[in-house]
Amino acid sequence: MATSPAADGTARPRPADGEVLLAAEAVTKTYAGADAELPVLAGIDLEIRAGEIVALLGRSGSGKSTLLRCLAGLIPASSGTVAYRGKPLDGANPGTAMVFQTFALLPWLTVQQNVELGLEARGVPARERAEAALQAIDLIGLDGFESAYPKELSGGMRQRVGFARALVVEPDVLMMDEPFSALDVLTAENLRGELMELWESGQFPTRAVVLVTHNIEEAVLMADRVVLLGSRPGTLRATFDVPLERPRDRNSPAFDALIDAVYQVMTGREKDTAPHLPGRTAAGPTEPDRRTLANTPLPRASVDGLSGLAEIVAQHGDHCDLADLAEELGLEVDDLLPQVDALDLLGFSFVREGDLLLTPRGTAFARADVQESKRIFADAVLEAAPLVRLVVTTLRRTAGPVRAGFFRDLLAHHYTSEQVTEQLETATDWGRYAELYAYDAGPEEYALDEAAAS
Ligand SMILES: Nc1ncnc2c1ncn2[C@@H]1O[C@H](COP(=O)(O)OP(=O)(O)OP(=O)(O)O)[C@@H](O)[C@H]1O
Repeated sequence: MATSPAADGTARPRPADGEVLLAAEAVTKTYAGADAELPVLAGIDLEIRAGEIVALLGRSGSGKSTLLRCLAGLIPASSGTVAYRGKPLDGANPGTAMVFQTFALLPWLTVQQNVELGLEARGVPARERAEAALQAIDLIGLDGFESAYPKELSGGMRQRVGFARALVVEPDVLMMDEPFSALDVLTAENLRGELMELWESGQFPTRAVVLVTHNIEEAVLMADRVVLLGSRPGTLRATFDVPLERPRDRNSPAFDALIDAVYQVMTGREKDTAPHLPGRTAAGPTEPDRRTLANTPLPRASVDGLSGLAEIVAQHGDHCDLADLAEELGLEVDDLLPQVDALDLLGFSFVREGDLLLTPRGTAFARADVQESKRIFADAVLEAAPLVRLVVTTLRRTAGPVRAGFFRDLLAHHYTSEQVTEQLETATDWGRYAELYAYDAGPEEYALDEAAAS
């Protein structure tokens, strides 16, 4: 396997100077939803250049993996084109290799055989295959494990096999789909560090990397460019250049500022409310003002979760830095996103420069006794959560209970089956706490809460 540092032995070409390896133009992708074709990607224009690591960042379901698979030619775009070195793809992209979250190793093959697989598929003769695999195994720190089977390996070592298998074909662009998220924190950190050292040393046998992640810190730690996808459908929302020297210091003010800037846009609920922030170079479309069932999915946050966050922020004097708070709670910064989204949707808080600030209504909610907090919550969900409002209005117009299937069918026009279930679970939790309606899981029926009926 060739390990080719740049000509002067040190610097890689600056991203902006690099040759365009991959280009997506006006790419859209739709999938069959529960009851309709659902747009997952809309009008994506993206170039991947030699010398750069690009992170595709976005919430769960924003279409990151779908975009990666379109770029790799594993699935076709519904419209638009993906080109590799100027040539539109017609099937798998010959210039890419993929590392998967779940390692995707064949359990009956040894490490050596797993690594050789990609070369075998490309018709490389056995001797060359074996030599190249040994080099890749050595490069990625798997020396001595050649004859081990995947079940004998730890998660970190298995993922090293995943990397070796992708790198052995020396792809122009290495594609990584959440490669560290199945690993424990320390293993992930170690592997990230080693990969970045290899990349910096010029020994990495690829010219560019595309990394899918939902982890803001991971994106800022590794990438030269962070591309933020908005949801429903996935569009390019913002791009952040990361001009920080490597190895990057997570505790530096510049690193913090970038995390805050990304967090700010990511928590902006698809509307562009962010002021101009360092590193931010572009912003995408805005959200319509009117909230509907289709454009306002409920965040996956329980009342307990969002109330807990509001109370913690109230204890910090009604505002706190989200990255610091996540660290204090032993969480990744994006673990708090659903709760932050929920508080924002309900008008209880907003994000400014990485700080979560309670609104007067949010402060009142956090400090109220249970009955008062239920009243405040009920007013807020009726104003802001279209699905909860729909359940209440339907129940008010109907004499008796209403089957969950009725709402399920309505939601199926806009969401996948899995999302429909999640939406109803959140609406049930929120509406019950607000004492707007009751839900009987036996017959799967909603009924007006007596207080709401009067
Ligand atoms: N093969 C498929 N058929 C139908 N719907 C799909 C398919 N693959 C993905 N989806 C839907 O498309 C949307 C985007 O999925 P995708 O996996 O690309 O998002 P993501 O941003 O990578 O999410 P995550 O971080 O949760 O993996 C989701 O709503 C998902 O349910």
